[in-house]
Amino acid sequence: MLRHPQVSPVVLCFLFRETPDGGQEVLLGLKKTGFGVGRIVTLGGHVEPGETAAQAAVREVFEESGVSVAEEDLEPAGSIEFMFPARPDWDMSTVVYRTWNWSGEPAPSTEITPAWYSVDAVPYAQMWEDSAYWLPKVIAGDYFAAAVTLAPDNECVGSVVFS
Ligand SMILES: Nc1[nH]c(=O)nc2c1ncn2[C@H]1C[C@H](O)[C@@H](COP(=O)(O)OP(=O)(O)OP(=O)(O)O)O1
Repeated sequence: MLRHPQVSPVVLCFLFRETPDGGQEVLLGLKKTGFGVGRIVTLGGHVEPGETAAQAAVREVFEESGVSVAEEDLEPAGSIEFMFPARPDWDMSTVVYRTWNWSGEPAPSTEITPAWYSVDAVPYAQMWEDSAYWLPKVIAGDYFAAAVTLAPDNECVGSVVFS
């Protein structure tokens, strides 16, 4: 009998800050290794066995940027199912968090070079194409559930459905 492969649980965590002129910035980063290499991505990664999604977010943010976030400061922002019909083993089930409360100074890690971007100038052209569909909701403070199906090239958007 065919068995469905396990969908990987992952987390994405968006850190925000206010600039002196009252603007808002979001922390993203250039991915230097592994999945999504060469793209500007969100801090985050796989939930390890025995971890909660929130624990994984705290750990991934620290490992990738050196920034500390307390679990209680993580605001649930929603969920995204990333589906790669041409590579079902890449499918990921994502919990999304945002926070304005964190401490430390973002610093490069082996995996990511973090950088702040104005929420009015998110570098969508250098990100996963689907980001342009759902990231505005994270910035707007919405709670959302998205199902993202990638095109056969595993890069372009096939469809994005919000429920
Ligand atoms: N279509 C997509 N759009 C997007 O914006 N992010 C995506 C995406 N598909 C996957 N991701 C994100 C979710 C997750 O944070 C990340 C993959 O996890 P990782 O960065 O942890 O993978 P790696 O293989 O580099 O590292 P490890 O898990 O640490 O071994 O890619």
